[in-house]
Amino acid sequence: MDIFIKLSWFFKKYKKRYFLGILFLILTSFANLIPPLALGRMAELLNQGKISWLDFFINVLGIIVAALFLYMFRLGWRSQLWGGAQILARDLTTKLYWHFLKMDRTFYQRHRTGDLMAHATNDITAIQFVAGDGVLALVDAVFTGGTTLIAMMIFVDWRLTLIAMIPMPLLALMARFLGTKLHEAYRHSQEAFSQLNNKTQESITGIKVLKTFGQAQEDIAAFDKMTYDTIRINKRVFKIDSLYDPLTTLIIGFTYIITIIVGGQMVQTNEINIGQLVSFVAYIASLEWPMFAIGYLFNLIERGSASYKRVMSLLSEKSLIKDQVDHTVDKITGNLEVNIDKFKYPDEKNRLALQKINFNLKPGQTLGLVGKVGAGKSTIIELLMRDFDNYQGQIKLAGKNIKDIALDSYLGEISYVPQDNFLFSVSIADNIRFAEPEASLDQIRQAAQEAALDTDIMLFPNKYDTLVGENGVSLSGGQKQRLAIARALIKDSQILILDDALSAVDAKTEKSILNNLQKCRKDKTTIIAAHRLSSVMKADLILVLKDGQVIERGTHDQLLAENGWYKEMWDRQELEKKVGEGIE
Ligand SMILES: Nc1ncnc2c1ncn2[C@@H]1O[C@H](COP(=O)(O)OP(=O)(O)OP(=O)(O)O)[C@@H](O)[C@H]1O
Repeated sequence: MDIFIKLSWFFKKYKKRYFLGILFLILTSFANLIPPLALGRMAELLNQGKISWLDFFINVLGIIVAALFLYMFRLGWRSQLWGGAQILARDLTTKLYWHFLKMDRTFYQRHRTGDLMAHATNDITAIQFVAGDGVLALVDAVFTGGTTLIAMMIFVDWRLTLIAMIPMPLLALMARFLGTKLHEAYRHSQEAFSQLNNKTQESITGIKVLKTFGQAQEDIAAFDKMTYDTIRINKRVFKIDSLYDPLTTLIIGFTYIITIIVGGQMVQTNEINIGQLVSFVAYIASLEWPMFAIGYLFNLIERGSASYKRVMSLLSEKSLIKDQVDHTVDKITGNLEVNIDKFKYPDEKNRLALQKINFNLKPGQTLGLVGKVGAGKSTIIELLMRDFDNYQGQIKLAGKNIKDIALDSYLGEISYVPQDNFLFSVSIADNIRFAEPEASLDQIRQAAQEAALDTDIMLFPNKYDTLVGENGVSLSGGQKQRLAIARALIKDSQILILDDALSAVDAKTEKSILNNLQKCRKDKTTIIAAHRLSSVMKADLILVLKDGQVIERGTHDQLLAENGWYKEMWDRQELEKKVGEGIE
């Protein structure tokens, strides 16, 4: 029951809504007492042969008025309680979403995306149920159950009530037992279904690979097995579900049998009249749900508590990145000074990912980061993006330690094009204007021209309105990269970071993009991490990295003169280019 206490902050916040909801539920319980009473009265009058038209109308009117009130009260509690539950789900989902946005990279290494999605959906649904059906079941079990029992004792007979009620707790036990089993089975069925979905998606996406590797038959067999398993698991859901109705009928049936035997005898001995027996039978039907609600309530509480614990434990995780929200600034322009003495990834014990990385970039300057795979290029970018704060040293923008600037203000100064760019399933124009929703088509086109993509887009059937992704065109790797660059350029930030973002474009296009960058980012800072040295040859400073350390530094000409790794790599890449051109 302590889940209700844990949720008390919410019930207090929406106390008017919950007060009205519970009031409507209580009124529903009272209104529910009227029809059986009226029925009993009529039956008794009929039995005595004394019924008049007036009696008839009064009782029928009573039933109709009760039905009208029941209609209003039920509408009332449903909209108040279920509406409240929806608000709770919305509040918790929003909280979780903002929390996810604030969390650092290690959080996403600790939790798998699928699990986080499950917390944001299944767990929140379970908590939502407590705030809706849970309150309903609690009030109905206690209040409706209580008033009906009291009415049976007062209007009929307390001894008959006690005896007839003997099988009723079985309803609560059944609801509890089958509810748990059904929930388990349903969870398995959901898992099986999502696995089947994943498998279908994987097979369709990888159909060419499957066929070329001659794995089509094996895949069909695996798919068949998965479908069979899903059906088997679903059958279990239906089996458990189909036990509910027969068992309820059986338990209620016992109650009726006891009522007929004991109640019938009481009628014969004139302890109660026939009308009271009719009312009693009608009240038994009204008790079915409150008894059931007791078991249902325990299941809701159990699931809700576990889910609440999981969601709260996620929400209580603190980001390693301390956000100085009160230090927001509008524009930050100035030098980017990086002095990283040491950095190791939080889950690494000894291995240093970076050591002694120092550089100073004035607005308008470009930095090139090169080096073998795993040399540390992306790691420097991660620190610049404040993915991690646990390094020794300082990174300053315009003389201010970036840890002392509000994260939103700081990241607002950066445009970032990652290695594996992400495109949304919307039009090309909307993908480009992502960071600047108000951007005009002219601005969008200009950004696309700077990214050397405009000519490609104008060849698409719907030009800038062409949809990207599953429902639209499939862009080539190079087009995707250029689209991501255009999206970054439209933001015109103080710092532009390209992390191996030119790898899929040809040499000619790369040259044209770099020339455009030089023009459009005259007074801004640009950082380019790349494997192809031609991407950084015009940079004001190039750092050659190896095992997280700078092994060579300087301009393109200085590095060529140094005759080290850079020169060796440059010669090799130039040779490859010439061979490539020769083949073409
Ligand atoms: N989250 C992480 N946790 C632990 N180690 C990591 C993490 N990310 C990267 N590393 C390690 O840090 C080192 C530097 O990786 P980084 O991604 O910076 O290299 P890179 O120069 O960008 O390589 P590439 O050219 O392949 O992108 C690698 O040894 C890598 O395995």
